[in-house]
Amino acid sequence: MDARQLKVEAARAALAHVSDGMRLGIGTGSTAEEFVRLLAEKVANGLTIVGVPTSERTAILCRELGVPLSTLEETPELDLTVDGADEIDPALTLIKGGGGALLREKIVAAASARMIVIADRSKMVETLGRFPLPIEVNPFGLRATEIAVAAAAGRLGLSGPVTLRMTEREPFVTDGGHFILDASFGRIPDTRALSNALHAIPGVVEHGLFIGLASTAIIAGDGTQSVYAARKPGSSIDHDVA
Ligand SMILES: O=C[C@H](O)[C@H](O)[C@H](O)COP(=O)(O)O
Repeated sequence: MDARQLKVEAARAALAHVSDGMRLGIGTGSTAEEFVRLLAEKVANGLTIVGVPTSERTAILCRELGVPLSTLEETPELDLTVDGADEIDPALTLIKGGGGALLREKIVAAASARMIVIADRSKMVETLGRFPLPIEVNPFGLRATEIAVAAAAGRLGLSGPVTLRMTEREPFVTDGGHFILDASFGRIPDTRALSNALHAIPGVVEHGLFIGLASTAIIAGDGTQSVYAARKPGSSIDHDVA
C-alpha cells in the first residue's frame, strides 16, 4: 500500500466510530482530508452529522464536498474529533501543527468527549521529538519569545534550532494571525515539563504537544495487521479495529 492508501485505511477505520447525530471535530492535514472525503460520501448517503472544522483549509474542503458545518460558538461541546498527527508516542501524546493548525485543533480536541488520531505507521515513535515541535507565537515580540523558548528548553536540558516558519518570503501566518516557531530539540523525554515551560512564556499562544487528548490512535501499516487501535487507560473506546 502506498502512503495515500494507508491514510485512507486509517480514515476509513475512524469512520466506523461515527454515528448519526454526532457533533464532530474535523481535523486538518492530508490524513484528515481523507477522512473528510469518506465522511462526505456517508453524508451524501444519509448520515446526519454536524462538523466543526479545525482550520479554514478543512472548512473549504467540507463545504466543497457538502459536509454540514457549525462553529464552536454554536456547538461548543463535541462528541468526537478525528484528526491526524505528526508524531504519536505509545501513551498517545502527540506532536501536531505541521500544517500550522495546532491552536484550533487543540481547542476543538479539548471540547470533544473523545479524540481519535489517524495516521500511517511512520508517525509512531517511542519518544516524541524527531519531528520539530511547532510553537504558535504572537508576532509581537517575536525575537524575545524565541530567546525565551530557547532558554526554557535549555533549563530542561533541551537544545536545538528554533526556526521561524516561512512561506516563500514571508512568515507563515496561522488562521489565528500568529506565527509558528519550529523547535528542533530532538527527543523530548518529559513532555509535560516542556508544555508547562512553554505555557509560562507570554508570547507563546500554544504549542503542538497534545497531552492526554487522544483517546485512540488508528495506525495503518502494510504488515499483516494493517490497522489497529491503541487504547489509553480509561478511554471510552470499546473496540479495536483490526
Ligand atoms: O497542523 C496540522 C495538523 O496538526 C496535522 O494534523 C498534522 O500536521 C498531520 O498532517 P498529515 O496528516 O498531513 O501528516
